[in-house]
Parts: sequence; structure tokens; C-alpha cells
Amino acid sequence: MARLSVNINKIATLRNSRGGNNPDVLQAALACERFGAQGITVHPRPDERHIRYQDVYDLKSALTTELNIEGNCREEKFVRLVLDTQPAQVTLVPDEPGQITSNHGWDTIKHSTYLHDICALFKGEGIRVSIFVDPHPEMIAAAAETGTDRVELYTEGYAKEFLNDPAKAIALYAEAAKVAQQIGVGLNAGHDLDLHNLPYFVQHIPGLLEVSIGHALISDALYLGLEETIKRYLAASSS
Ligand SMILES: CC(=O)[C@@H](O)[C@H](O)COP(=O)(O)O
Ligand SMILES: NCC(=O)COP(=O)(O)O
Repeated sequence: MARLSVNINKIATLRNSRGGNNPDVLQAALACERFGAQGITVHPRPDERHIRYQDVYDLKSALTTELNIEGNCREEKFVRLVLDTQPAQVTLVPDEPGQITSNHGWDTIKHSTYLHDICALFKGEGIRVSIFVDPHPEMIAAAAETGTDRVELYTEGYAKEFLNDPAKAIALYAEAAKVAQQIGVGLNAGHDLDLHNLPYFVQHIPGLLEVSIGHALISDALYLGLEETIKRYLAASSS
């Protein structure tokens, strides 16, 4: 069973499209919690096109479940935000400026010294650290050397291939999960997970601790309503 952290970026995208406060990001996050979400994920980007830095401060003081802040830790503003708000978890993502969405994990071998130092900074504050990685055993092994608590497997590749061949889609991820378990690094996953591909992923990745899901979940909520959608994702993540 994996815990479900709802990524609310897309709610902020909708709000920002008109400049007012509709939909209200905080109210939506609290509703997610009320409907059973076990955490809330935000991924602020430097242009604040969806979640704004101020949203994160507001969320932190109101949420009762785990807050997970994802983002580019090479941005000074991001590091300050994390240290100020002290979330339960920070997920380090190697975004480039101007990226539409995240599209790769860290090269944990090349950036091992940097990642070691930034993990130490956050862990020293009592914040759990997760590093966003592609599903390659050597990246997971090197991530473990940085002192990170967890890795988050970047699942876009799985989601794409799942439509053609689920067994082929999961193979790399199952191997990566085995390595993470052997070396004692916790395992999260996210990106493009949805109601179709999530049950198979959870069933084939033992020890999966958390999935963070935004785009598909918020889209499904347009048809099903937020409460019913979260109920379905909770069932899928514990299948
Ligand atoms: C790291 C990751 O996969 C997610 O945080 C995802 O990229 C969401 O970010 P956007 O909402 O900006 O697409
Ligand atoms: N870490 C992944 C995440 O938070 C949400 O990704 P997506 O479901 O919006 O693709």
C-alpha cells in the first residue's frame, strides 16, 4: 500500500488564469485532506505560474497531513522556502529554468557532492529528503550515498509504455525498486500516474511508500468530483 499525496499545482493553474482566488487553493487542499488524501504535494516553479511561494506558507500553517514540496533546489528562493516552511518532505528535482514540467531525474553520480551537501542541510532541519530519479539502479545506488531518505521514481516512461505493454513498462521500475530495498532507501513515485496505470504499478513495486499525483487526478475530478476521485485513487494506491 502506498500513501497518496495529491499534487495541487493544477488547482493553482486554474486560479491564476483569472487573477482572483477562484478556485481557492487552500480550501481545495483542505478538502483533499478531508476526503482522505494522506498528503499534499506542491511544486513551485520560479515563474510561479501555478503554486506561488506564498501559497506554500499558507498551506503549511493550515494542513494537518504531510506537506511535500518538490522543486529545483539549485534555486536559492526554493531552498529558503523549504527552510522557512519546514515541510515533512522535500523532493529534489533537477528542473531547468522554463521547463513546462519535470522531464528527468537527477544524475546522482555526477552531482553526488552537491546532493550530499543539500541533503545534509535539509536533514539537519529534520526535513525528510527524497531525490527524483530515473529508474536506473546505478542512480539509486548513488542516491543512497548522498544520505537521502528516499528516492522518487520518475514514472512518465512507465505511464507511456503501460498503454502498449504493461509488463515491459514495469520491468525497469521493478528492478530499481529491488535495488532501493536492498540498500535501504525509501521509495516514492510520481509523474503521469493515473487511475488506469496506478494499480498495476502499486502491485508490482513492493515497498512503495508514496505516490504523488496531480495532473490526472485533478482532471478526473472534473468528471467525478473531488471526493469520489480521491476515493478511487486511494483504492488504486492500496490495491
Ligand atoms: C516532479 C514531478 O514529476 C512533478 O512535480 C510534476 O512535474 C508536477 O509539476 P508540474 O505541475 O509543474 O507539471
Ligand atoms: N511528483 C509527481 C507529482 O507530484 C505529480 O505529477 P503529475 O501527476 O502531475 O504528473
